[in-house]
Amino acid sequence: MVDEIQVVAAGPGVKGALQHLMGLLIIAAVVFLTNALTASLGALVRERQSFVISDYFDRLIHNKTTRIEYGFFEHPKYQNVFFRALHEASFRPSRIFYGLIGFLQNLITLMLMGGILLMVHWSVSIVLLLVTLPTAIIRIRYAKELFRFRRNNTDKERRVNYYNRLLTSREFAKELRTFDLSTLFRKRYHELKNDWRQSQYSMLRKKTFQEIVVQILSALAVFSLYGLIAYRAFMGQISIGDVVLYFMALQRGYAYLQEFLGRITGLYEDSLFLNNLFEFLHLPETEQEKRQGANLPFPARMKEGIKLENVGFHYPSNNRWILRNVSFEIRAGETVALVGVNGAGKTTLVKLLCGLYRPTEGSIHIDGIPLEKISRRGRTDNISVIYQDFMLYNVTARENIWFGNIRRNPDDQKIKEAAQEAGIHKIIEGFDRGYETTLGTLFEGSEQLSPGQWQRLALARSFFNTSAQIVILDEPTSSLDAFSEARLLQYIKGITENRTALIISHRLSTIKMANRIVVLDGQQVAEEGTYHALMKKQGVFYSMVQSLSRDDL
Ligand SMILES: Nc1ncnc2c1ncn2[C@@H]1O[C@H](COP(=O)(O)OP(=O)(O)OP(=O)(O)O)[C@@H](O)[C@H]1O
Repeated sequence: MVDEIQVVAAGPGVKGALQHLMGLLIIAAVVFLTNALTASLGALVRERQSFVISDYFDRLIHNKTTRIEYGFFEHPKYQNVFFRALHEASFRPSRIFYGLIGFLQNLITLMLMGGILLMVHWSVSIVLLLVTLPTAIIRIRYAKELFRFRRNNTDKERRVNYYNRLLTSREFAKELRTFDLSTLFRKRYHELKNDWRQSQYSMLRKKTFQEIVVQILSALAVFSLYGLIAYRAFMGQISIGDVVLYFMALQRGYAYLQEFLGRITGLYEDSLFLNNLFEFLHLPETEQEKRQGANLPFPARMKEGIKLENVGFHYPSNNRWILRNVSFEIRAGETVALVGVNGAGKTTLVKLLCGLYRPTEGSIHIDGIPLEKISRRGRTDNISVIYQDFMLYNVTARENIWFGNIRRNPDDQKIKEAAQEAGIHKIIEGFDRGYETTLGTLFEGSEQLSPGQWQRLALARSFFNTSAQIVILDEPTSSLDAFSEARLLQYIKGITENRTALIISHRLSTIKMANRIVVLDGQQVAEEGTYHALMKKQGVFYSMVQSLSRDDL
């Protein structure tokens, strides 16, 4: 173009040169304008789409987390899958979206630029490709290596995160101070992090070194070309305008091509890491049970009860049998107490009864129907459970109880009745905002309860689910004082009268309330019978009772 300007400036009437100059000016203006427009439009779309993308992936993840089998949450391998998926979902999808917009912008610019470069000389494009491709190859190899490394070291990465949580979360803050653990945890956090980082850093160092070598070679190639162009100009083979054109084409072309290949390698890396998200999204869902036949209704009025036959179970994370050949019945309308030493498998049995896990061998039937054939809705409506590690929801007191059966009205009078029966009504009424008080310590204006009060609230939640035919209470009175327990036992007796109940407890007063006691020992049912029969038998249960001077087994 410089040559054309020179010619035009040299005198009027040089019409051809002027036209050529105008043509070039128009091309330059189109390049400039296209670039500017795509950039601004891209930013606008980007902003709007970022909400859509994040909402979409939030929905996918929430759908999945609520549908996958419960066992995944207790298996380290799947926690790795979950961790990787959550990490990637937080930014990869939007980055791919933005990357694609950038890619299109670059592609348009590059096509126009390519046209100009070809007008200059085809060899320029070849040279540019030769000097930029090796860097792209190095980056792709690095992305693959990083992907493999992150996958193989997710457990380490989670451990680093775990120590970070120990140092920063409210739930650990009390013990951290009481046992003065902060220095130890900080040390472990830094050691683990440094170890993990070191490996990542050495990969990055290798990649950087390779890039430097390639960049030096590329610079040598580009500057040799500059030298050649300068030489040809010096020899008079090309004009000054050609020199400027070549220089500019090389310089701009190099920058654009590098950016373009950077986009491609970025997109490659993002799509590679997005596999982690898809791996999670492809985990089997509990809903699939439905298609496999888990669609029978729960018996409208249970007649026979629950029957366990030769139930054996080991957690999917290892092959250690927790239960083996466990057989017993809980007849309809009966209250059975399940007892056993710590680790005997009582809570595990509850998880099986709730359908959170399936027995590894043997079967559980309800009125002759295999438990796994009963629909999820049927199970949740008819089996009310208070787990040993029940949840403390940081929502209002009313909602905390209502969660026991959200198909009922949240303003139901039964909420207060359930609270009264569980002995928590007066405490709730004592708060300024009564049942509308948010509980816990997370949000402003909340009221915190004591562990025993939380337990009563959890019981109220279970009592609210009055339509449930089966009540399972895992250590329902463990945090209660003797006075509260005595009162509560009366009520539990009342609610279990017309229902089928399984109560797990280490407290003799609670156990005595049951019609029958089943003793778990050595993975099996060691004995079963009424309290008096078992005491008379002087077996395992008798020894457990005898070894105690207090109420607790
Ligand atoms: N998610 C899990 N993965 C692997 N093993 C587990 C898991 N949960 C429990 N266990 C193991 O199963 C065994 C039985 O545990 P469980 O919680 O059923 O005992 P428990 O009888 O309820 O004990 P406690 O009286 O202390 O409540 C224990 O040895 C425990 O280590």
